[in-house]
Amino acid sequence: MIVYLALGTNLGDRLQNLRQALAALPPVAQPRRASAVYETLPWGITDQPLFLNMVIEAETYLAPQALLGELKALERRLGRKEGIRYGPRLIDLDILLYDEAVIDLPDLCIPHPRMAERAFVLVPLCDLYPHGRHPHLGETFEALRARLDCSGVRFWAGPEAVWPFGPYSEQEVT
Ligand SMILES: Nc1ncnc2c1ncn2[C@@H]1O[C@H](COP(=O)(O)OP(=O)(O)OP(=O)(O)O)[C@@H](O)[C@H]1O
Ligand SMILES: Nc1nc2c(c(=O)[nH]1)N=C(CO)CN2
Repeated sequence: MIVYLALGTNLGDRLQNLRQALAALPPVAQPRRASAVYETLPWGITDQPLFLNMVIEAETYLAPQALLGELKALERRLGRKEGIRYGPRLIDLDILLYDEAVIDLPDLCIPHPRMAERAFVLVPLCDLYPHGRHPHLGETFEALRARLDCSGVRFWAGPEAVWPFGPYSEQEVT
């Protein structure tokens, strides 16, 4: 299954956190392509450090709930501590899209419930999947992004800055 995952970090060495998360992902989901890395103004709780955000496309053989469990375990292994909602974090790994699935469970909603209102998600997602459609809203991600104020999202580095698998290529998965 093809999934889109959102990565976010605003504590410690942020680029290194992204790199380590990508490097640790393969047993859970094999990264295929990555967006650029963006520095973004904090959403929700605004009085916290700036985030780095990116989105990756990956292939997984895990079912959605198993994938969520593995991503949460990976966050803990990378050193994430329990914190407040929308607060600062070493690494956040969210499932945006899982193939064409629509899931509405107490602990797992796909598409991610807040993705359409978050420029820090839609800007990187549009690097990879601008013509994809939001399963509930039916609009393309490009159209949804065009409605948001994206002034708090700025390009920080290309995907090769955090890609731990050798030379980055859009087409070739190493
Ligand atoms: N699509 C999803 N991806 C990741 N977590 C999800 C998803 N849908 C529901 N959740 C639930 O959200 C819970 C809280 O996740 P997390 O700590 O990342 O929240 P948050 O980052 O503060 O807020 P947000 O989810 O709005 O980014 C997770 O434990 C998980 O059960
Ligand atoms: N810019 C930005 N803001 C956030 C982020 C994030 O990844 N980027 N994650 C949050 C956790 O829910 C809360 N706010």
